[in-house]
Amino acid sequence: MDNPSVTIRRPELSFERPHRTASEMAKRSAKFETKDVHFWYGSHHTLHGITLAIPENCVTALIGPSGCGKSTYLRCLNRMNDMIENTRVDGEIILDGKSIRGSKVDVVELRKRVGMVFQKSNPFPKSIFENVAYGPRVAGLRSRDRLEEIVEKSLKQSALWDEVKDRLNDSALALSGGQQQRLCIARALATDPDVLLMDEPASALDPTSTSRIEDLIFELKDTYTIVIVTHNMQQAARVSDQTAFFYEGQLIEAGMTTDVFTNPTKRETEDYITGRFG
Ligand SMILES: Nc1ncnc2c1ncn2[C@@H]1O[C@H](COP(=O)(O)OP(=O)(O)OP(=O)(O)O)[C@@H](O)[C@H]1O
Repeated sequence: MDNPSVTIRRPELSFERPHRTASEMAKRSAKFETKDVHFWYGSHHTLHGITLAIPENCVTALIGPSGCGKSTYLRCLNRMNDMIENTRVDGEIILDGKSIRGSKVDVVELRKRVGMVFQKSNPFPKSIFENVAYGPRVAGLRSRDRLEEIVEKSLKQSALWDEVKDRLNDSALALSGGQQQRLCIARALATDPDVLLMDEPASALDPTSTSRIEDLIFELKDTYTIVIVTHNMQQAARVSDQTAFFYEGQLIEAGMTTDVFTNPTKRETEDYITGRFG
């Protein structure tokens, strides 16, 4: 990994949006705990014993080179990998003290509690209103008044309300890329989750839209526990309180973002965050 010709530059921690302090972090209980989690796609052993606690009302960033298993791990947290054939998971995945594995767990309910936002915004070809109302409707909510309340609240939480309040019946597909991504966040919030999983939510967006998403993440963490996969080291340093560095399916190091970026304990982490590889 040593390559003297590479410029070594450590991402600067930005305190524009303050990180949680060590004592604040210590007070938070673990929303998720994974213990010795392994994952296989067919015979491909992709995750090798991931043990990690994800503190409540904090942002945890998963970083690491392409293919190291970040998205696979993220999808373990709401069992989205169940939808992929010929896969197997082993180990403990605990949400609020209870295992989410096992055939008795209601996976639909789990995914309501643990919402997900993807890299590419994926609004339905429906109106803005119907996109946000979709989850509560599927869950059986019929009251128009209640649906309107939920749509307004979710769009306000995702900082989109002011831009769309006069055109809720317009197609969601007419929104800009950044607006579509905030709409997808509103859609995830409409089912009243506890946790928001975000898989590279800003990687397809321009810098202004990215900054809005980062502001939003900062605001939402007081209400939700957020886990974000990002390739962007600066973004991880800016938005997260805890950082977990994955490499070749292993969790190399996890800790407070301020520590991981300024004083990593493992050589691989130091090499990755300073751009020596990845
Ligand atoms: N549906 C799938 N079927 C088979 N193998 C898969 C599948 N999804 C991912 N993999 C493999 O699992 C490994 C981990 O992939 P994963 O997407 O979790 O990594 P990642 O760190 O999120 O990568 P990236 O940053 O490029 O998105 C890779 O080798 C990948 O090719």
